[in-house]
Amino acid sequence: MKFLGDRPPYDLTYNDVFMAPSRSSVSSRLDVDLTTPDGVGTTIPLVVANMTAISGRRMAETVARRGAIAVLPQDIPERAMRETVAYVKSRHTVYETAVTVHADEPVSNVLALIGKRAHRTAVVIDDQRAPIGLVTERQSRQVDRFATVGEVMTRELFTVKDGDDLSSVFDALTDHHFELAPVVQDDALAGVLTRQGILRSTIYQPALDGKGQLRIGVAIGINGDVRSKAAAALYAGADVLVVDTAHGHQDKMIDALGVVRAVRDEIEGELGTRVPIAAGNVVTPDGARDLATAGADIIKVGVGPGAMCTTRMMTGVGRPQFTAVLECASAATDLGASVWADGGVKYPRDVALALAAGAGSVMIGSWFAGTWESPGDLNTDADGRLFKESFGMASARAVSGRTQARGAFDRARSALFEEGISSSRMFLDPARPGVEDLIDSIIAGVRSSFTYAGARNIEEFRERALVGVQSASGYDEGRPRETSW
Ligand SMILES: NC(=O)C1=CN([C@@H]2O[C@H](COP(=O)(O)OP(=O)(O)OC[C@H]3O[C@@H](n4cnc5c(N)ncnc54)[C@H](OP(=O)(O)O)[C@@H]3O)[C@@H](O)[C@H]2O)C=CC1
Ligand SMILES: Nc1nc2c(ncn2[C@@H]2O[C@H](COP(=O)(O)O)[C@@H](O)[C@H]2O)c(=O)[nH]1
Ligand SMILES: [K+]
Repeated sequence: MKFLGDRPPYDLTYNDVFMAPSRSSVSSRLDVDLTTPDGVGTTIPLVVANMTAISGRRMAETVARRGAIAVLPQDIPERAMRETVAYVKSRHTVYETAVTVHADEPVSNVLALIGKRAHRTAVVIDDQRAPIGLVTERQSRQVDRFATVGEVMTRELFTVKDGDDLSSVFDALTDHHFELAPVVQDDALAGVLTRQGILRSTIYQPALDGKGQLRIGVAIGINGDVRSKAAAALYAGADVLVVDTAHGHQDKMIDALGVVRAVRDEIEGELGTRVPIAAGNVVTPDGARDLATAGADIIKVGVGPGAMCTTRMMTGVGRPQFTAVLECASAATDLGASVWADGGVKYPRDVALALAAGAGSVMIGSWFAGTWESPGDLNTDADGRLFKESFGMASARAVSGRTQARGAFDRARSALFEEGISSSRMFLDPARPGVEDLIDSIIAGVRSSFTYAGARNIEEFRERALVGVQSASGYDEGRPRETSW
């Protein structure tokens, strides 16, 4: 990356910078390869943050199908972690998981489940899991909520067989004006195909492990029995281990990394794969170097930019994210490590700028909280807008959950040190209510950004990007105006 003009003597964040176009020989945005160079096996440079309100099994399978990876938070019990990893690994890599109900269930069950996935239609199955009908949210709302699914469902079904050609399925769905087709394998439901899903599977490559299963990451903290937590995650099938704490540049982190690296290396042969270790968070080259030297393959960068994060207001500590990524990436690269830019991403441009600064991938939390796939319950505000509740991992709410095993006094004392918001409303964007809609928009923006820079891949982009510094009005000029001024 080069600065257009002199690099200013102060630190910069995403809003402070812009990219100028360069002469390009990349003639199509589809010629851009967004495979990450960080060794995690993702085909687009996006990681879902290890936050309880954001990263669960539906989020993980959905993003992995499109080439990204989600990291499970360190707060969940070990058994839940194992079950979630196994569930994600059991999912089909092309067909989406259906919302299923039985004909004798009340429609209130449909209404409770339908908001959990993007396709807004439940498949009605019989006791052998064969699809016998479809039921939509609208059909369920038109009747008393104790009416049964069988009373309202559509019995006219267009099903496809496992292995059918996807473009023919797309054409058939279009001809019949159907949005969704159940896929049947050995007479049982194997998943669903939607027109949008089919299109997406021609644009994205799923993030697959050595066994051809969807990838998922697992976070472990630096407290407690780090060795056994790391071993449990590795044996469960985690594809990346994330050693994560607020202040990553501390002795306890360096010690934890030594332990995690040792256990990873010990069981590498048994697992038949070397699982990369990500560690953070830091914002200085010294921090990045210390973690890389202690065994991190990926350095997680960002103190204070997160939307749920109050660290900078509480402590004055942190660093504007663009400069933090730029400097840490340079230090990490010298030691053969990569960087994940973590936090503060609100627009596709921020992802592009993080990659220009040298990130191998970009971690997103709060932006993805307001989607069908985040784990929270769907709520409606007084104006009828859909939202989910989100909270920070250092909020009193998260700390109280994480420290349940401790005594009441200890828990209350820990909660005094909160550095995050305990409750926020993340609204679903009516135009992009699913995480895949957000991924589409991010990836479209980033691909376009690459062609403006004349870059075919992430390495070329970070070399060629031409970055300038702008004023607040320069940034404001770039915003679209939805009403006249
Ligand atoms: N990127 C960011 O800006 C931040 C991210 N987070 C996220 O919140 C989650 C929880 O992290 P965390 O609060 O570290 O909790 P952890 O449960 O990981 O505990 C952190 C450990 O570090 C010690 N510690 C020492 N100094 C600090 C400090 N300044 N801030 C916090 N802990 C410190 C704590 O001891 P003691 O409690 O006795 O001090 C404790 O033993 C993580 O997912 C983390 O990524 C949290 C804050 C900032
Ligand atoms: N200081 C805090 N940082 C937090 C907290 N919870 C999460 N985080 C960090 O934010 C990013 C995600 O950023 P976002 O802008 O995309 O939401 C996450 O990965 C953590 O590093 C918190 O309670 N306090
Ligand atoms: K913040």
